[in-house]
Amino acid sequence: MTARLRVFRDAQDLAETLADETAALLNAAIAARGRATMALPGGRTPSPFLTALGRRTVDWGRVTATLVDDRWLPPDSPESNAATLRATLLAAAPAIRFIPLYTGAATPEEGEAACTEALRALDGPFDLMVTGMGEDGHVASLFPDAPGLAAAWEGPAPCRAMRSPTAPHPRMTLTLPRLLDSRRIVVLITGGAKRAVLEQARAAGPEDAMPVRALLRRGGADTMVCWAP
Ligand SMILES: O=C(O)[C@H](O)[C@@H](O)[C@H](O)[C@H](O)COP(=O)(O)O
Repeated sequence: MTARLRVFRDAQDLAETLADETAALLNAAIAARGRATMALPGGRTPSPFLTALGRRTVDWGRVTATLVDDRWLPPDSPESNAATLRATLLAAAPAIRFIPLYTGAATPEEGEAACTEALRALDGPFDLMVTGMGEDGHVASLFPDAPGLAAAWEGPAPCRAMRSPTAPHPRMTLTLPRLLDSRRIVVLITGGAKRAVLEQARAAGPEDAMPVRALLRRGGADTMVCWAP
């Protein structure tokens, strides 16, 4: 595992520290390149981090953000990851240019072309990519049991529709190459169960059986797992 593991006192310590570090990273990217880009996680774990980040001082009008994945639901659905982002970070920093993955098409398969086009606003490496992890080792919507996993394992498309028999809702996910094309990669997890999954993922085994392995093994030098009890 090239990725480093960082252990925090509790979920709030993780959220606040990661928010401080992310604000510094975004400000440095803006100073160096005039803009900053990031891909943010869905699920429940990231909300404290997203809320804390919204309290930091960043020239948000120079930041473009998207999600690493989203359920294929209208943005006002409470189970939409875009809805969570709008209720946390975007509520505090509305100047961020947000690129949603949901396009309004009836299915994610029908939305792939429009989503790919929308993601051109984020061409080039993300300055930051943060993902959660499921207890099956999935990241974004790269589910080990998804029939379409192989199609999302290779590019060049930046996004792919994804359906899993065990995950709620059809989804759109960033593909593995798009997730890996990031200056900093953070896997954000909490709790004992996910720590045990991480230890399993750090062991030998095929990447597609636990997709987090691909980030741990192929992420760049600035790849980390941030964990709190
Ligand atoms: O839309 C989702 O839920 C994401 O696809 C998923 O990858 C999530 O990040 C992990 O399953 C962790 O979810 P929790 O943070 O809610 O445990």
